[in-house]
Amino acid sequence: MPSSSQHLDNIPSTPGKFKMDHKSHRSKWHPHLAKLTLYTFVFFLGLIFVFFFKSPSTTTSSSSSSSSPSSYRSSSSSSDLSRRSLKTSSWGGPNWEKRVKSSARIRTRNGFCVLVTGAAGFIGTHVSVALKRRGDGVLGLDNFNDYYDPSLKRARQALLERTGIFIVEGDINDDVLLKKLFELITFTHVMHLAAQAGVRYAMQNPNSYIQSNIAGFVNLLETCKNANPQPAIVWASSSSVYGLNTKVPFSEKDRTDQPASLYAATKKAGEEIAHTYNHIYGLSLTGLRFFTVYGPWGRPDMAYFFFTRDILKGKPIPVFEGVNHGTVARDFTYVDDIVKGCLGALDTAEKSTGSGGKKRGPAQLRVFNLGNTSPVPVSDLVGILERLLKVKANRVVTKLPRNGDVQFTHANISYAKREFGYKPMTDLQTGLKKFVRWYVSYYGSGKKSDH
Ligand SMILES: O=C(O)[C@H]1O[C@H](OP(=O)(O)OP(=O)(O)OC[C@H]2O[C@@H](n3ccc(=O)[nH]c3=O)[C@H](O)[C@@H]2O)[C@H](O)[C@@H](O)[C@H]1O
Repeated sequence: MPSSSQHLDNIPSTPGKFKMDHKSHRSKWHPHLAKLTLYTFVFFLGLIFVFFFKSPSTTTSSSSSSSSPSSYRSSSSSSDLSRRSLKTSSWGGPNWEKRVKSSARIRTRNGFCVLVTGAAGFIGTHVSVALKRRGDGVLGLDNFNDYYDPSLKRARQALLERTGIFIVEGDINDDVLLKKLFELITFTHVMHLAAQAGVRYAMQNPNSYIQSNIAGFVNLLETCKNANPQPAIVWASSSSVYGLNTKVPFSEKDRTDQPASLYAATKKAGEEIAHTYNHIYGLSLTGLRFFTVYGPWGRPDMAYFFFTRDILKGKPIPVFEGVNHGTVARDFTYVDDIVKGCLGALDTAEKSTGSGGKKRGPAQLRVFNLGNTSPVPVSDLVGILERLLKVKANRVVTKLPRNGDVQFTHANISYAKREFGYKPMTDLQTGLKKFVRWYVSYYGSGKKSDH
C-alpha cells in the first residue's frame, strides 16, 4: 500500500477522537499530519491566489455599497494586467460622493451635465474648463496612466480643481465604477476623450490601443445604453482614419478603410461600434475627427512639443520627409478651435432615444472633421519654432518611417461649419506662440528640464 494512503487511513474521523488520543498518537502522527496540513495550506493558498489574481473583477463587487468609508474600492482586473501601468483606483465613500455631486452640479439654466472622460488629458482639460465656465456641470474621469509624464496630468488636475472640477480616478473599463457614477448623477452628455493616443506608439504597445479605444469604448457605451435617461455622446475619433487616402482635402464622405496604423484602425473601429450602438440602442453619437491638435498643456509625445524641448536643449530633431524628398505636412489645429468644435457638437447633439437598454426610435449619428483647413509642412513648423525660441534647430532629415505616419492631412470642414458654425481662427504661427509662452512658463526656458 502506498504511503500516502496510509496517511489517509491514519486521519482520525473526528477532532474529538484525535484530541482523546492526542498524547498516545502524537509521536507517530505528527510528521504525516504536518505534511498533510502543509499540503492543505498550499492548496488553499493556491485557491486564494487564483481568486484574487485571476478573477475578472475582484474587489469591485457591485453588491458592496460605496456610501460608507469602509467600502472604499480598489479596482483592478485581469485584463488590466496587460495594460501599461494601469494603477488601481480608489473611489467611494460619502466625501467622494459629495465631491462627485458638487462637480456635476449645473449652475445655469438649461445647462448640461457632462461626464468628461480623459479629463486630465490635453483636450479633456481644455474642454472641461470651457464647459464649467459657461455653467455646465462637469465631472472628470481619468486613469492617470503613464503613457507620458503623469505629473503633467496632475498639474492639469490641479488646474481643474481650481475651476471646481473633480476628476474621478478610474478607468473606462471599470463597469462598476461607471455604473456607480450614472447612479449618482443624471448625465445629459458624455464627452468621451479618454483614449490611447499616438500613432507610432502602437508598434510598441498594441494592446493598450485595444484596451482603451475598443474595449473601454464599448464598456462606456454599455453603461450609457443602460442608463435612464441615456446621455448623448460626443467622442474623439481621429484624422488618422483617412489613412492611405490620397484625395484631398479629406471629406467625411471619403473612404476610411485603409488605416496606416493600429491607432487609426481602433479609431475607425470606434466609428463602426458607434454605428452599432446607435442602431440597436438609440444612442445619440457624434464622432469628431481631430486633426493634429496642439497648444498649451499639450501632449509631450507630439512632435511640436518634443521638438520644442529638444531644440532648447540643443538636441537633434528628426524631421520626416516623404519619398523623393516629398513634403510631410499636417493640418495642425489649435486647441481653442477644437474646444469650440467640441462645444458646438455637444450643443447640437440630439437626445438619445432609448432608455434602459431599449431603443424607442431612430437617433442621431454624426461624424465631423475638426481641422484647420490649412496644412503646414513639418519643416515650416520647425522654422516657426526656431524663430519663437530664438534657437537654431539641429535638424536631422529622416525618411518617413513606415510605422503608421501618413504623409499629408488636410480637413474639409464644411460639414461642421454648416451644422454648428465651426470656424478655426488660429494659424500655426499664432498658436505656437501661445504654446511656447506656456511651455517656457511651465518648464522654464528649458535647457535643464528633463521631462
Ligand atoms: O490627427 C490625429 O488624429 C493624430 O494627430 C497626432 O498625430 P500626428 O499628426 O502624427 O502628430 P505628431 O506625432 O505630432 O506628428 C506631427 C508631424 O511631425 C512629423 N514627425 C513626427 C515625429 C518625428 O520625430 N518627426 C517628424 O517629422 C510627423 O510625420 C507628422 O507629420 C496625434 O499624435 C495622434 O494622437 C492623433 O490624434
